[in-house]
Amino acid sequence: MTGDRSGATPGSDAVVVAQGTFDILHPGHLHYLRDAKAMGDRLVVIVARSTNVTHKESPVVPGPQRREMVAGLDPVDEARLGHPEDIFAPIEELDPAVIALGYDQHHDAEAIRAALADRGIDCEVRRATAHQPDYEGLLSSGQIVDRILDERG
Ligand SMILES: Cc1cc2nc3c(=O)[nH]c(=O)nc-3n(C[C@H](O)[C@H](O)[C@H](O)COP(=O)(O)O)c2cc1C
Ligand SMILES: Nc1ncnc2c1ncn2[C@@H]1O[C@H](COP(=O)(O)OP(=O)(O)OP(=O)(O)O)[C@@H](O)[C@H]1O
Repeated sequence: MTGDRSGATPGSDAVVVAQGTFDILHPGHLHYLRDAKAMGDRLVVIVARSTNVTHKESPVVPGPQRREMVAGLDPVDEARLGHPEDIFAPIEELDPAVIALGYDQHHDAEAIRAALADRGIDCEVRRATAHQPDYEGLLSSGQIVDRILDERG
């Protein structure tokens, strides 16, 4: 991992947590998860419960299926469905060294740091980079759905 972590046990694997909806997978997701994995040793992905995706259209693909696909990606050591109510419950259990936010995730890093401090969780909050391929891609689940509706609807 790149940063120091005061609470980490010497020699222990530094856990990184990534999170998101991952409705229809695309290379942007892969880039994010590779970026997150490079921030530590072991990558655990929390896949959002459909009921908690309130800031945009609800996912098309059921949560257990989204989780299974994310679990199969090469940087991912473990993928689990998130907690239905308390997004910090899995964080308390996993005790990660780093939470990697996606480049465009609506969550405010400072607010997350404050919530972690309230709960006494010692964890760095970092932001991953955007994927910028050298081709014109469809790097958003929402854009893929829109394209399907436009061209096949
Ligand atoms: C640190 C952190 C932990 C989260 N844990 C959960 C969780 O346990 N359950 C859940 O349904 N969503 C959880 N989420 C929220 C979802 O991942 C959130 O809806 C996510 O940002 C999905 O939106 P996106 O795909 O647009 O990024 C968490 C988010 C963060 C930042
Ligand atoms: N093009 C991309 N480059 C880097 N990271 C990405 C890209 N697209 C999505 N991600 C990251 O993947 C995670 C999961 O994102 P999410 O499932 O919301 O993808 P999305 O395709 O952007 O969805 P939507 O189009 O519905 O908003 C988030 O942390 C997000 O920042």
